[in-house]
Amino acid sequence: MPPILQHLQQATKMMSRRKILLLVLGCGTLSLLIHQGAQLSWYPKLFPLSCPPLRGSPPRPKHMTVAFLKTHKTAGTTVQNILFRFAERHNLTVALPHPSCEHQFCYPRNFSAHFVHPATRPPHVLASHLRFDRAELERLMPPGTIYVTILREPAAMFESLFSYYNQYCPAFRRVPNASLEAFLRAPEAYYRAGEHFAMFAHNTLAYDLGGDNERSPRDDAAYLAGLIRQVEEVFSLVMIAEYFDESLVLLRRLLAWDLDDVLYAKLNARAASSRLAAIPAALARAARAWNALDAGLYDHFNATFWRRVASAGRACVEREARELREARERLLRRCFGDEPVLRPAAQIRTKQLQPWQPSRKVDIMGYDLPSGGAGPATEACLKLAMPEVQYSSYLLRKQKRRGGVRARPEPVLDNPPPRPIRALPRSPQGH
Ligand SMILES: Nc1ncnc2c1ncn2[C@@H]1O[C@H](COP(=O)(O)OS(=O)(=O)O)[C@@H](OP(=O)(O)O)[C@H]1O
Repeated sequence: MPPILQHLQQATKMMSRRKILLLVLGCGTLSLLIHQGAQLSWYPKLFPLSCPPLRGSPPRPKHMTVAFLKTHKTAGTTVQNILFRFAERHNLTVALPHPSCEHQFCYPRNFSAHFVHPATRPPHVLASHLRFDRAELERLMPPGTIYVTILREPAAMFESLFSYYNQYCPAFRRVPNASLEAFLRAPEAYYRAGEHFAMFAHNTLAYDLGGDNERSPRDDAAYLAGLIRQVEEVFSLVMIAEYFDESLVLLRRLLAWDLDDVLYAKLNARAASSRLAAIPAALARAARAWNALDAGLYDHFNATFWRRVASAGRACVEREARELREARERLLRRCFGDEPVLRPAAQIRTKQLQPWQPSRKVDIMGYDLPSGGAGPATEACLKLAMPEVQYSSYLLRKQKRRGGVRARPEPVLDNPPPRPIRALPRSPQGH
């Protein structure tokens, strides 16, 4: 064959190899786009291809068994509401407290599977306040359950605890003029270890996680390291309240849920008039020093959190968090009108949406529905903003009906727990 023809034949072969290669690449790209599009059905934009796919591709089914340790004053009610709504949409059973425990699993006692209402067993989801006890939770939850929790920066968390539990926690009640500054200047003057609700005044995170809140990492660094190890052994994700949206992105990736599954309304927020606008640096240092165990936990898990974000691809997590915020704003506008303002309970007409008020001095905000709405969309909006007390009671009634449990007096637990600090929601008139 003349050299010119040989050249031509080689060139044609090269062309077809390139075409085949391009075709293969094109098909791969298209299937990736279709796959991602299917995962995020409402998504206006697709992730750039540099974003790592959800762990464990090909796509996993949504994970249905989750235990969320609801720590105190850490945005836990908002996470709980996400989980309650997911459970309802997927017809899952939510573990709920026995009525003698009210809306918490007999906190501050160590969790026991006996605290769970029989009509809510065996559960898929658990998300109410409890003091962590690994063996008892493993006795209750099915194998394969994913454990998650959330932490908040300890100074901000302590300021919230001090305000919210001011009337309930004797250590706080003793402080003149309910002054956080006075308490933190000399906490030992007011605090008595072991008294009722003392755990709200000292290392509450450590206590909720099942640890000994009286230990000081200054005297015993090994104790903090051991507690961190125990938490890491059990919890697949420790979310961080300050980075709530990024936390939800990691959560939905861990559980293979859609981004729609983690849309939320911010619940249980204090009014601006009930909290410090900013915590002065000296006060924040004092709060961290007094709650040194919590500060150690937070610093460790905050660092771990950002390593998780980096390994998921920081740009992708930020992009997804932005999309979540935008979708959330659209949803809130659709549900609560053009200006979805958080309102004080006195301005909320829908009884099911009035948040519980801890005292006359603290306003907890909520949402209200525009009047005249009805139907499934309104129902979904109602659930989105439903406070913990009402949602827990509603779910218990619903699950009892589903299990065929008739309304009859509840059996009384032997050795009933101390009364949890829940009261009736303050009525708008009494406000
Ligand atoms: N999405 C989101 N992001 C950041 N922060 C949030 C969010 N949702 C709730 N919050 C704040 O969390 C505080 C309430 O926490 P909890 O719901 O865990 O409280 S409780 O223990 O169940 O009473 C409460 O904090 P304070 O307002 O400082 O008291 C809420 O404002």
